[in-house]
Parts: sequence; structure tokens; C-alpha cells
Amino acid sequence: MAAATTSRAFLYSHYYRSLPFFFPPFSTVSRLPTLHHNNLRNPIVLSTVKCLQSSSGRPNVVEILEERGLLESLTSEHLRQVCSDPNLPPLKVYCGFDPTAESLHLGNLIGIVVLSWFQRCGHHPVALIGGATARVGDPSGKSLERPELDLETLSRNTSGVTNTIMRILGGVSVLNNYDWWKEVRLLEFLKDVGRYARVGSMITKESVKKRLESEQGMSYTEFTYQLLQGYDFLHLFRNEGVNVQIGGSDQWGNITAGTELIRKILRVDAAAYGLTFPLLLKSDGTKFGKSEDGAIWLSPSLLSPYKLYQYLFSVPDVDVVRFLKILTFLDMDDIKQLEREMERPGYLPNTAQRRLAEEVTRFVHGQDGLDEALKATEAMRPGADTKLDWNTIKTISEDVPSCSFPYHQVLDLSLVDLSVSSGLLDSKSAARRLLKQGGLYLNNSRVDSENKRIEPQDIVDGKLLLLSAGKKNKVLVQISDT
Ligand SMILES: Nc1ncnc2c1ncn2[C@@H]1O[C@H](COP(=O)(O)OP(=O)(O)OP(=O)(O)O)[C@@H](O)[C@H]1O
Ligand SMILES: N[C@@H](Cc1ccc(O)cc1)C(=O)O
Repeated sequence: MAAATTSRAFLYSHYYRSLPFFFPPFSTVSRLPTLHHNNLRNPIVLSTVKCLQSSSGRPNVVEILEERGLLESLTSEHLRQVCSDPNLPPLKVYCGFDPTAESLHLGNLIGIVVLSWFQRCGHHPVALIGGATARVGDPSGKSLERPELDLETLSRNTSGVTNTIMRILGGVSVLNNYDWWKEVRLLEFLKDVGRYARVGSMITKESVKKRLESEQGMSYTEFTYQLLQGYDFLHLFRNEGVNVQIGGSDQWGNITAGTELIRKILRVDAAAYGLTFPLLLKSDGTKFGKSEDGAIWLSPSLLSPYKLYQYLFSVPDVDVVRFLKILTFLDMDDIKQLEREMERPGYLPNTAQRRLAEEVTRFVHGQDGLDEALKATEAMRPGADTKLDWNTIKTISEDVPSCSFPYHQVLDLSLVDLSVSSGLLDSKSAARRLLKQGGLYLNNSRVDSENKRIEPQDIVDGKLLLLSAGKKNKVLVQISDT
């Protein structure tokens, strides 16, 4: 019985797609949005989904998400069967991101991880960039109206967010909702969509209720946000065959606005599904977001792979297992094994954090990004003997105190003198003592001779030298122009 219903649901979705003139909501909706495809960069590791496999061979993605703590709510329990039914085509799943900043952040990564799980289980991921919706501003979870974005910022943000998603999620289709919203006419929207949206239900949505109670209230513009997102789902369902929308738990109201419009306007039941995941919270209960201080950005120009790695490496023990389940694709058995090891005497501290940092940095920045992060981490390790290159020094430069001198003052200066003038050590005698003990390093190489003078080849790329005293203290000497 269930299978019969779901097959019908899929037929509906395909049927409506094949009828371009059914319910033409706007006379001018004719152009298809731009589709960007990307080659698979992150290999799809099906071995990680070996359990929870249905007889069809397509693993049950809903159960996988649930087991990992990535499932908050479903609009219909039916999705559990639909997602692994061998008689049905794969699902097309979308997650939307408003380009309200130049980069996505660690909280947004959950949406990408969930899309990736769908993909790993044989479904098609679609990322929607909210070029139109970002101009309106999602009131969900916001106590104040969002500031308006100028077009230049919006375009910069759109490129940043698109690049990040395509870099991380190979094989994803990327759409921008401005491509259809720019054609929409108000009167037709009111006639064809607004008519089906009930104000009674719109004002009960969490995002609206909270704001209506606040002092600032809510503008009509923001009030319509849920309808815009709702219409996106309808548009994608009809034109792209997208039948699932995912989002953080704060998106529930917007997602159900979409499933309701599909049900009422297209008169189909159980054909479009919504799935939400819990928001990623720090152990103090605050949300990872862009408004929080020190957002954990995914764009390497805002946060280097090294810094992302370091952040994850220092996640507290209480959070690390939860983060491994949510943010990585490691087998659950391996995660449970790590969890048990953490309890045992002799556990090497930060083993779980190291695994988390490696997995997430590789997922976000690729193997090259992880290699860069590991190299910089090694270079910063107390007493490390890594030969430094310009890239590595640049990566760590923000984390090390620095000073600057003109080239001619540094060249041929004795290392002992430079150690003092750079502020690394207090006196020449302290520098000589350390040198004798084997604790003075130039570009991570131990220096033995008291007579060592700076030579051109010591100045990395003609720009920098790294001095280290013992295991912890480092100073970066930068070469200034004058
Ligand atoms: N901490 C988080 N955990 C999981 N999902 C998140 C998190 N933060 C945002 N998201 C999801 O990312 C998408 C975009 O969120 P949105 O831009 O509203 O949040 P944000 O980037 O945290 O913004 P702000 O910091 O301005 O509130 C939404 O689907 C939202 O549910
Ligand atoms: N509302 C989502 C973004 C989004 C935009 C349009 C959609 O169709 C779906 C999701 C957010 O706050 O980021």
C-alpha cells in the first residue's frame, strides 16, 4: 500500500514536470536557471554506509542521519521508505543558502554534510543560492531585521558561497533563485501563489511569532520570506524534479510553507518532503553562526585550513564524539571505538580531536589543504625540526609575534644580535647560553655556531625569517621595504 502511494507521488512529480503549461504561475517564467556542475572531488565512500543498507542496495539515508544525530524532524515519516525503495528513482534534494556573507561557516557545513550523505546514498544534491531571498532577509532565528545588502556585496557573497559549495561537494548542481524570481510579477504572484497561503498559518510560524512579540515588530517584506522559500520549493519540484528540501531546525516553517504550497497548488500529497537537522551548538549552548564572534569560516581566504584544523583540534572532549558523528563520514563503529578508547587509561590526549580535525579539514579544503594545515601544525610544534618554506610561514604568521626590519639591517647581522633586536630574547648573553644548549633555531633549523650571521638564503623568499627560542617562543622577522 505504502509503495503504491509513493510510486504515485513520484509519478506526480514527474507528471507535473512534463507539463510546462500546467499552472503557469507567471507569464514570463520560461527561462531555466543556470546549472553549474562540478566534478567529484571528494570521493563518495560507500564503505562508510555499509550498514543500514536496504535490500535495494540503496542505503537508508534517513536512518543514517538519525543514527548520527543529524535528524530533527521530517514532514512525513514516509520519506524513510521512499529514500531506499528500489522501485523508485533517486531523490533530488535541495538545501538553500542565502549569500548574506562572503563565506559559509561551520554551522552551514551541516547542510553540506547532509546533502553529501544523500549523495553517498545514491541521490542527487542541489544547492540553492538565495540571490533573491538574501535581498529580503530570512527572519528565522533573528530578533532584528537584517540589514539590506547592496548589489556589489551580494554579488561578491554569491561567488564566495558558490565557490565554497562547489569546492566541497563535487557533483552538486548549483542554482540561484534570482534566476526565476527576477521574472516574477507581483500581481501574478498574488493571484497564483498568495491566494493559497493562509495568513492564519503564516503568523503561527516561529520566525513570525517571535518577531511580532518583539519591540521592533516585523516588516511586510520579511513576513513574505516564508512564501518566497515556499515558492522556491514549488518551482524546483515542478521544473527540476526536486522532491526533498533540507535545512537546519530554524528552517522548519519555511520548508513546510513549501510542502503546503505544493500540496495545495499542485494538489499532490506525499510527493514533496522536508527534513530538518539540529543546529550545531557549542558546549555552552550557543549556535555556530556568522554573527557570533570569531565565526569558523569555510573559505580559505577568511580562515586558513591550518586555523580550521587548529580550531577542531582544540574542541573539548565533551563535544568531540558528537562532532565526529555530525561533521565526518567516519564509520559509526570507528567513532564508538574512539569513544571507548577515550575512557581508557593510556589514551593519548586529543587522538579523537586529531581525527576530527583531519577529516573535516580534508572534506572542506581537500587533501592539499589538509597537507598545508599539517605542515603548519608541525612547524609550530614545540621543538619541531621542519624546514620552513614561504607558504608555511605565511600560514602561521598571524599566530606568531612579529617585527620588521629593512633588508640591509638584517643581512650579515649576527643571529645573537637579531635574537635580541627582534625581542625574542632579553640579552646577548641569554642568546649565547641558549645557543650553547642547542635551543636557538633559525627557520626551524637548530643553529650551533655563535658566529652565525644572516645570509641571503636564510631570508625565506626575500621576505621572512622565523626565530625560535627553545620549544615555545617564536618571532617572525619580516623584511620591510625601506
Ligand atoms: N549552527 C548551525 N547548525 C546547523 N545549521 C545551521 C547553523 N547555522 C546556520 N545553519 C543553517 O544554515 C542555513 C543558513 O543559515 P543563516 O544564514 O540563517 O544562519 P547564519 O549563517 O548562522 O546567520 P546568522 O549568524 O546571521 O544568524 C540555514 O539552513 C540554517 O539552518
Ligand atoms: N532561508 C535559508 C536559505 C534558503 C533560501 C531559499 C530557499 O529556497 C531555501 C533556503 C537561510 O536562511 O539561509
